[in-house]
Amino acid sequence: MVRRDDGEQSVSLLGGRRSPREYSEHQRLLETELSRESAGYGAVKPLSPLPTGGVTLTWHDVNVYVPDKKNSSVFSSCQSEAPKLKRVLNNVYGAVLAGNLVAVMGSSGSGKSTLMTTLAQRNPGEVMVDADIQYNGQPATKQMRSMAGFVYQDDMFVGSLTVREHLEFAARLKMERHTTAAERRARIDTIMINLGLKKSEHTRIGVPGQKKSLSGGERKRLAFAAEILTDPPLLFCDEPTTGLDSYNAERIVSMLKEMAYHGKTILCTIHQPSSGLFAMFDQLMFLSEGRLAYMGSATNAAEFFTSLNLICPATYNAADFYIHCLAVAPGREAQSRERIKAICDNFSVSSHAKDMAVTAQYHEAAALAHTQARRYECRELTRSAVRRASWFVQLYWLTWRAFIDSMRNPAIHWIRILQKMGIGLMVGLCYSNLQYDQLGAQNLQGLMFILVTENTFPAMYGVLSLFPQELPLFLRENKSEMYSAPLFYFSKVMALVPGFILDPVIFISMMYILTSLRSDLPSVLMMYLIGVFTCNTAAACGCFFSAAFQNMSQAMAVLIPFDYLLMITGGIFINLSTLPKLLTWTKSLSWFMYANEAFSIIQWSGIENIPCENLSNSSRCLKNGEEVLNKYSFHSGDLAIDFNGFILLFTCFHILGAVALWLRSRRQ
Ligand SMILES: Nc1ncnc2c1ncn2[C@@H]1O[C@H](COP(=O)(O)OP(=O)(O)OP(=O)(O)O)[C@@H](O)[C@H]1O
Repeated sequence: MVRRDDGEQSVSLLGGRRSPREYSEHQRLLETELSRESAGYGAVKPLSPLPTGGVTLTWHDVNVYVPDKKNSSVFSSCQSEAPKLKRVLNNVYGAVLAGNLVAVMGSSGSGKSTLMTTLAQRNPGEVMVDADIQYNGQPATKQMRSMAGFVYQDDMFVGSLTVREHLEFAARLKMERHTTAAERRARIDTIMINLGLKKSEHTRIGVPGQKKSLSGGERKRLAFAAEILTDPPLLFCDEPTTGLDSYNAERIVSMLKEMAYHGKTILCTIHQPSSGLFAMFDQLMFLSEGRLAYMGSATNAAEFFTSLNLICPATYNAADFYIHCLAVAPGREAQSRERIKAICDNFSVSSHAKDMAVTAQYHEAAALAHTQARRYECRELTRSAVRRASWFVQLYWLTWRAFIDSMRNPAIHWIRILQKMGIGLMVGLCYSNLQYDQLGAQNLQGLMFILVTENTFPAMYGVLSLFPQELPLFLRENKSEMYSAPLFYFSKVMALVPGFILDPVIFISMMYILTSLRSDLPSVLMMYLIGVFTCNTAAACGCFFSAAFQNMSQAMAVLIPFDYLLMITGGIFINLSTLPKLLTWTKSLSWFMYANEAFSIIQWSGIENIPCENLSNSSRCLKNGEEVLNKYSFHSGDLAIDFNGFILLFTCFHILGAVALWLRSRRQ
């Protein structure tokens, strides 16, 4: 039975969950319906031929709740009281058969997008769903999600890619793994030609409001193109024609129509379609105030609304008229809501609703009936969608995209290089009188600490915006099953590595040019190596914080106190041997300590006979490099421990970062 929001019970429309049945079930359904007809439920329309493929999508009792931010107190999350919820879909039901193109319509806020994301199982984590959704009579599973394409209302791209590159990336990650390069190219070319994108294939997508390249309409068509690359059996399009001129809108709907003709199941939200566009849809679905107001053919819509005394004037666009009937008019809210309730209630008990239910059951039963063949087909459908590129190919293409994006923003790199050189010049000039003597010991340790901080802070804070900035695109692509969270994480990390090799090399080279650091080849190489390890460990820490926190300010709030711990245990502000016993473990977390010790070992080990002149008190004289190291509680034999410390911290931060991103993708 289907519940109505007023608590009444209306006739059963789509039934409850069903288990696989034999082919005879289909016969039984027909007989049941004939007996229902003779019992006065209404005429059963002739049924279409048995479906031979594609997806029949049915849904009933779809209830969706979202957090009601307006009526929730700001303290509710701190208190034990549950956050208030708002119901945005109310017992919605419906069915779409394979080979049908359905227009989902209704006034703004009626729940169209929410229904689409619910049916495609792509709701954000904060949305609560209670629904029975079935693909070919089987409860929809997460695995089946990859069978569906979804064109979102708002498009998201990596703006530095060209149209062709974007489609190549999408094709490589979405299409079946054994598709050849020639097949992929052919498919991309065909789609670009059909959607009028061929002339802009080498144009960069751009970022609206910053670097504009493609027009709004071209972006819409590109988003659509990327979704139909795989020719999915089920396609959801959220306003694919909004912002397009009538010619391009018609072109898109014609393509959808052709796809439906070849057996695809397509749902498409649409605002104010022209009469021509409206006539291209096989079925219409109207939502109002989160309830189903009508679903069926355009002819039946006219019949249904007329039966309620809502007659579309001859000169009026029918779609506009129906939406007008289902909208809440400002100033006349109560009457509007009464009218909407009457329409929804009447539809739920109408013969149109029953027809829809019976036809859907018939198709579902038929789908389940061909047990062997069907099971194989369903398995094949799911498998073909899931057997996309291997993880190695995914990582390769994600890294390729991250590199392209980085290379096409050269200004950022030049600024970074110039900044490094500027700071290097300033620091180098200050330490240009560096000597390996009593005063030089203090100076050199100061310089070592600057080397540590200069290789730490820009790297650590520079990556903090990395994941919050890219999260929306990542979540969308991740929900489309294009790649997993850890692969995305590691691709971003790999694209950062060259920069974090170049930075320390520039800075340390400046120090070698301007100061008199030990310049034998092994020492020079080791200094570069320690700089690179320091920089990459710091970046790993920043990446972890970036992946674990919602935004930069939250990440900074935790990272700044952590910084203090690192600095204090770095070996310059406190002699490490005097750390309270309870806190000695903290220095193992400090790559400041590992870096400072390693740099100091390279500079001081093997230095003998430091002159004691210039000292008033000869008892404070440091006679050799070993004594300098001992003064700071460093040990010349600990170089291997320092490198192991770097490697351990680098690995742990990145593993934790990948896990944090994975957890966020699951939550959101
Ligand atoms: N995640 C969410 N959090 C809070 N409210 C939400 C969320 N998702 C949807 N809603 C609310 O649910 C209602 C339906 O939204 P939905 O986007 O489905 O409407 P729509 O019919 O697609 O509107 P439009 O045509 O303007 O895109 C709106 O009132 C919207 O504010």
